[in-house]
Amino acid sequence: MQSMFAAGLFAHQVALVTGGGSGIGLATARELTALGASVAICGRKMEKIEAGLAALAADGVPSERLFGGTCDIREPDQVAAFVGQVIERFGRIDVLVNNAGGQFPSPAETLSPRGWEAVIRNNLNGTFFMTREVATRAMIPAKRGRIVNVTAMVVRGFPGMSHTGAARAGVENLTRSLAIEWAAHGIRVNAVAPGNNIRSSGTAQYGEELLEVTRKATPLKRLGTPEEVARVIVFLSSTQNDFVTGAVWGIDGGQPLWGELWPIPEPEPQPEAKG
Ligand SMILES: CCCCCCCCC/C=C/C(=O)SCCNC(=O)CCNC(=O)[C@H](O)C(C)(C)COP(=O)(O)OP(=O)(O)OC[C@H]1O[C@@H](n2cnc3c(N)ncnc32)[C@H](O)[C@@H]1OP(=O)(O)O
Ligand SMILES: NC(=O)C1=CN([C@@H]2O[C@H](COP(=O)(O)OP(=O)(O)OC[C@H]3O[C@@H](n4cnc5c(N)ncnc54)[C@H](OP(=O)(O)O)[C@@H]3O)[C@@H](O)[C@H]2O)C=CC1
Repeated sequence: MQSMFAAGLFAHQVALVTGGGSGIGLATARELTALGASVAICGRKMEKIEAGLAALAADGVPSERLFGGTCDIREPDQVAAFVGQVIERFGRIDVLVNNAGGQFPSPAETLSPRGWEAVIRNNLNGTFFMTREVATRAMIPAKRGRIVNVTAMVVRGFPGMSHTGAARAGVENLTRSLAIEWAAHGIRVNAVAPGNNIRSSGTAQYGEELLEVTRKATPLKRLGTPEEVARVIVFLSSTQNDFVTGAVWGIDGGQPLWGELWPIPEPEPQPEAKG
C-alpha cells in the first residue's frame, strides 16, 4: 500500500518499539522501517521477536537496520541492558514507542493483590522504566527525542478491567507530566489510545464473540487495524509534528462517544430519592 508519509522521513533515525514482535508494535516497526528508520524491537518471548524480525526482513529491510532481543519491561535491569544494547548497536535513539502491555479481564471485587500488581507493573511501571532509561541515556544527552505511549480507550473507565484502566490513565498523566518536564530537553511526549476494537494478535485472545460486541458498539461499525493505529503513532513520532506534545490521540472509530461498551452485569435498579 502507498504510504501517507514522505519517503525517507525517518532516514538515519533510530526507533525502539517495545512489544514490536506482534500486532500494533510490529505494524509500527514496519511503517518506520519502510520510511528509512533503523528499528529495535523487544518483548518477553524470543519467538515473537524472531517472527517480527523475519517479517521486517521479508519487507526488504537490510539486517544492519534491525535489532531485536528479549526484555521484560517490568524489570529495570533488563530494561537497562536492552537500552544499552540498542545504543551500542545504533549509537542513538530518536523515537521510543512504548507499545508493550496487556492485562486480563476480571471483576474488581475478585482481583487478588498480585493480579492487580501484575497489570500495574506491566502497563504503568514498565512504561516508566523504559521511558526514563531511554530519556536519560539517549534523548536528554542528545537534546532531542519523541516518545509515544500506547494506552487504551479509558475515558469512560474500563469496567471489567479496572486494573488496566487505572494503569493506562496513569500513563496518560505521565505523558502530560513528562511533556512539560522534558520540553526543555527537546523531547516530545504523546500518547495514542486505541479503541478496544482493533483486530490484532492481542484481541484475538479475547475471542471473536467479544470482538463482535465491541464492533457493534463502534459507530463506524467495523474493527480497526494495527496499521491504522501505527499510522497515528508514526505521525506523532515524526519531526513534522514538533508542536504536538502532551497530547492523547484516540483512534477508535468513535467508540467512546456512543453506546454500551461490552456486557458486564447491569447495575441493579435503585429506588428514586425522596426529595
Ligand atoms: C470485560 C472485558 C472486556 C474485554 C474487551 C476486549 C477489548 C480488549 C482491548 C485490549 C486489548 C489488548 O490489550 S491486546 C493485548 C492482549 N494481551 C494480553 O492482554 C495478555 C497480557 N497478559 C499478560 O501478559 C499477563 O497475563 C500479565 C498481565 C502480565 C500477568 O502475567 P504475570 O506473569 O505477571 O502473572 P502471574 O505471575 O501469572 O500472575 C500474577 C497474578 O495475576 C493473576 N492473573 C494472571 N492472569 C490472570 C487471568 N487470566 N485471570 C485472572 N487472574 C490472572 C494471577 O492469578 C496472579 O495472582 P494470584 O493468583 O493472587 O497469585
Ligand atoms: N488491540 C487492541 O484493541 C488494543 C490494544 N491495546 C494495547 O496496545 C498494545 C499492543 O497490543 P496488540 O498489538 O493489540 O497486542 P499484542 O499482544 O500483539 O502486543 C503486545 C506486545 O507486548 C509485548 N509485551 C507484553 N508485556 C510485555 C512485557 N512485560 N515486556 C515486554 N514486552 C511485553 C508482547 O510480547 P511478549 O508476549 O513476547 O512479551 C506483545 O508483542 C498493548 O499495550 C495493548 O494492551 C490497547 C487497547 C486496545
